[in-house]
Amino acid sequence: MISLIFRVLRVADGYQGRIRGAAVLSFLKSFCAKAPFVVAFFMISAFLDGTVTKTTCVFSGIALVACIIVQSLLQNAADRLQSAAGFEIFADKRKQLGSHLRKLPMGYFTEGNIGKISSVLATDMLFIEENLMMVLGDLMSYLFSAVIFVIMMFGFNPWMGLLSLVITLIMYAIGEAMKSSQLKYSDERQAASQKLTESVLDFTEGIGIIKTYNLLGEKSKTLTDSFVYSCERNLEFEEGHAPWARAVNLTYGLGSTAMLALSWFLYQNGAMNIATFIGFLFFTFELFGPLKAFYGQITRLTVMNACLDRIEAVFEEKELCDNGKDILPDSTDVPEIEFRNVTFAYDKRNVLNHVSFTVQKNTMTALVGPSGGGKSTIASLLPRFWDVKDGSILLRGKDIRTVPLASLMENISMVFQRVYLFQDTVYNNIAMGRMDASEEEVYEAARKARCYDFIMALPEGFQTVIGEGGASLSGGEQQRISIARCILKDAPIVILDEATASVDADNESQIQAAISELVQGKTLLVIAHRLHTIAKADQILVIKDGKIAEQGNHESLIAAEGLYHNMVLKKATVKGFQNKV
Ligand SMILES: Nc1ncnc2c1ncn2[C@@H]1O[C@H](COP(=O)(O)OP(=O)(O)OP(=O)(O)O)[C@@H](O)[C@H]1O
Repeated sequence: MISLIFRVLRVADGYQGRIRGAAVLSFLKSFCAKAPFVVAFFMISAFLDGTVTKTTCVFSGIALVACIIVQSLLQNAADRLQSAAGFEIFADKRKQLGSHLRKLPMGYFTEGNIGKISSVLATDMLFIEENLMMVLGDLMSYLFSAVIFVIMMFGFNPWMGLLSLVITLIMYAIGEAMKSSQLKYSDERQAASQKLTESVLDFTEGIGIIKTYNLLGEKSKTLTDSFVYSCERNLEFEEGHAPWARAVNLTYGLGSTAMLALSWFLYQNGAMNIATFIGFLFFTFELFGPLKAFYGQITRLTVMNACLDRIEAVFEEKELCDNGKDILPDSTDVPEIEFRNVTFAYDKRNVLNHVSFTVQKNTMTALVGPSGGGKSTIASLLPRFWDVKDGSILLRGKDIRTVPLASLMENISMVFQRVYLFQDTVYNNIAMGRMDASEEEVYEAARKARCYDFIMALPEGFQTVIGEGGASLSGGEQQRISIARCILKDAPIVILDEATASVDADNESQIQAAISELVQGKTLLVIAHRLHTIAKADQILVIKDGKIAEQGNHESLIAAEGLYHNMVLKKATVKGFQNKV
């Protein structure tokens, strides 16, 4: 239990001073909160001894009022120290997480981790943020109160002190058992919450496909199952807590009774005077109250612990090393891009094996081959979505791991089949290609990408705010805006994943025209599906089973009558060939 408190305390690393200050104030406040009992005890003693005077009463009254005032001042000061600290701590944590996420390999975000990240940001962090300071403040106050009471009991009578210590230790043991059981349930509860977030994201993002394929019933069931699962874990969590809470309550009740019985016994045997006995009656039911309340907080503390596990798991994800200092030369005699004996695995299974090839500046290299061969993987290694397992990738003679990531990304533009536009104006969606671009440059990029006319036809032209993910535009329009962004960026290397989905003829020719503008004078690496793109490539790499099966230009590969020749002739293996050949 104490270790959990320390773990939660460590979260507040930069705010330790405040927390310590709040702890000291909580201690003093707890002390003041108990002071009226002591005053009452002395008053009763004086009354029974017949030594009560007017002065005693006045001083006792003043002492009581002073205790209440000081207690409320201390409470106020502690609250001021604590309040907002939870929010400030988590504002910092969110910033740290944001900066950490930025440094993770891009590939991390394609592995179904989006649900995990959303759940950590929206559920786990929020829970700790809202509970951290309150729970810590309460726990410290309860703990101090319990310690003060036990010490007071020793002050009354050693036997009373001993019994209160034994009961406190019994409650501590039950609390520890409760903690272990709750930890298990809280892990499952938070995992269920993550699963629920993933299901909701999956459902909302895929709603178009779900409706198209009439999967509403099936997917709704998956979603409902996640709700039910989460609800069951929550109930299990609450039910798991109940027996232990009853055990704490029982110990509290029996312990108080035992203390009462002992004090009566001591009084009867003359080991305790009447004043102490009556004074003690004031304490009896307050004695273990703070401990009971302390263990009442275990539920929240264990959930916080599970939340911390999950937050830390994201923080532990290995960042992409970005300490390279090499400066990329503008031009060299060496090839623009070189894959040198590259081996890569997503997990254990190698997806690329000893792949070597070079790409000359301002040429087009087409990656073709059967599905799952490794084309996209090759393309994603160049912008360091992942790092190679073995071998190296060179850009103008420099290993890309030795070049600052920002400078690498300045050199590469990517056009994917799946486009993402931000919920922002059309203008800003294009301008983010190069933030210092002038208005005219943004318009020019839009013209080149064949989107100027349709943008001007929008209700507010370039200032029209488009829906999340570009929802209010057609697929072809979204694609062209993303190409305009790349044209504005004007990076010397373009990675293009050629569309396989069929768009209408007009859109297709517009996209092709936009791409032709984009790739002019660029080094182009294209995952190609169209024969006319492939045929005009300077170099074709046929990728199969993670290796380069064939390499050459269209004519030489056709003449070789190998895999490429068969692919073209049989029109079967490369996606989209059927329609194009
Ligand atoms: N993020 C990932 N995690 C694990 N395995 C992956 C991941 N992405 C791809 N793979 C696996 O790596 C292999 C190569 O995939 P890749 O997408 O590079 O092939 P491809 O030739 O581009 O296929 P396609 O033409 O169908 O897009 C496949 O076996 C695929 O299942």
